Amino acid sequence: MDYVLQVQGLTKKYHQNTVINDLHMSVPKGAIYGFVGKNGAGKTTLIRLICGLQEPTAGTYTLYGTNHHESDISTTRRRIGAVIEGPSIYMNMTAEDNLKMQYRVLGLPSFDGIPTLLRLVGLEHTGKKKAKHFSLGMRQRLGIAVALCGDPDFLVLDEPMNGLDPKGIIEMRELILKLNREQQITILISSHILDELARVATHYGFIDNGKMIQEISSTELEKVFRKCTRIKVTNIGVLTRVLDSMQQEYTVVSEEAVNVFGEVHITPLVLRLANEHCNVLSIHELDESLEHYYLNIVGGAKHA
Ligand SMILES: Nc1ncnc2c1ncn2[C@@H]1O[C@H](COP(=O)(O)OP(=O)(O)OP(=O)(O)O)[C@@H](O)[C@H]1O
Repeated sequence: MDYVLQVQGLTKKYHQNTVINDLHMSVPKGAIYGFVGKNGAGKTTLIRLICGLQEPTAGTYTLYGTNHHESDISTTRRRIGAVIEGPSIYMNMTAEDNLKMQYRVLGLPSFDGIPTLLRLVGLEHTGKKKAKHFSLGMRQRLGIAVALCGDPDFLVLDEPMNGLDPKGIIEMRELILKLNREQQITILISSHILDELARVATHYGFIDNGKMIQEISSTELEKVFRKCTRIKVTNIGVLTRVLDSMQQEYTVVSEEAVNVFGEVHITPLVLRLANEHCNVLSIHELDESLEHYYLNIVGGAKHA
């Protein structure tokens, strides 16, 4: 698999405070990577590190195969567009003038690309309206347009849904999907609005206390989210043998419990277990959501 970003053992300390702690992370090319963590987990700090706004204390990362210690990392970084801690826009300017300003900053030879960019983010009809009169969603989308001026193929968005109303969230979601699917832009989104992230992400990285707790693709996650029944028994050996013979898919989760996937025919299962002197202690359906999943693994990490 090709990776846009690979982070190896990255650490960032502020004095004695370790904010990013030996973090590993891989963002596949073409992904919409949901970077999930609660407030203060270290998401923004990691984003600032990979965008070159801060230097790591230890560890490395590579962008498109270029290690951050190599001299041409700044050239490679031009392939990143980022919106960090709010959009970088001038409130007293129109959308078009904001983009012209960014074109000048980047030293681009002509403004020809601007109408296409405005259309892409749905701001083509804003005319002489200044950004200060835009809705928050429009400002966020203008911020993304500014980040897209250099034609990046990796877009980093720090909490892009924050504060948006439902309409703004839908427009942002559609824009993210469009950029990924139509423009082939790999996107890293940090967020704690998990049900919204679940609608777009193809991969997830769950971070807590500066550590990567787990990376998982949405396909793998869907398997976990499938209808799942937790069965607790007195003899796990008997249970797994019976489940095997019933061709039921399962994973063993402890010395006395398994998660069984798909439809479970409870009566024949319990009868067969009883025949082999295995008592059922409990049976319940697991109701998984991205939020539950995150809280579970974060809780698990704390107790590790
Ligand atoms: N320049 C700094 N100096 C000292 N501590 C900092 C600095 N920047 C961030 N921190 C601390 O690092 C920790 C992680 O902050 P960070 O902003 O990366 O978290 P986050 O996951 O993005 O959270 P949020 O969603 O609240 O922005 C916090 O405890 C924060 O106080």
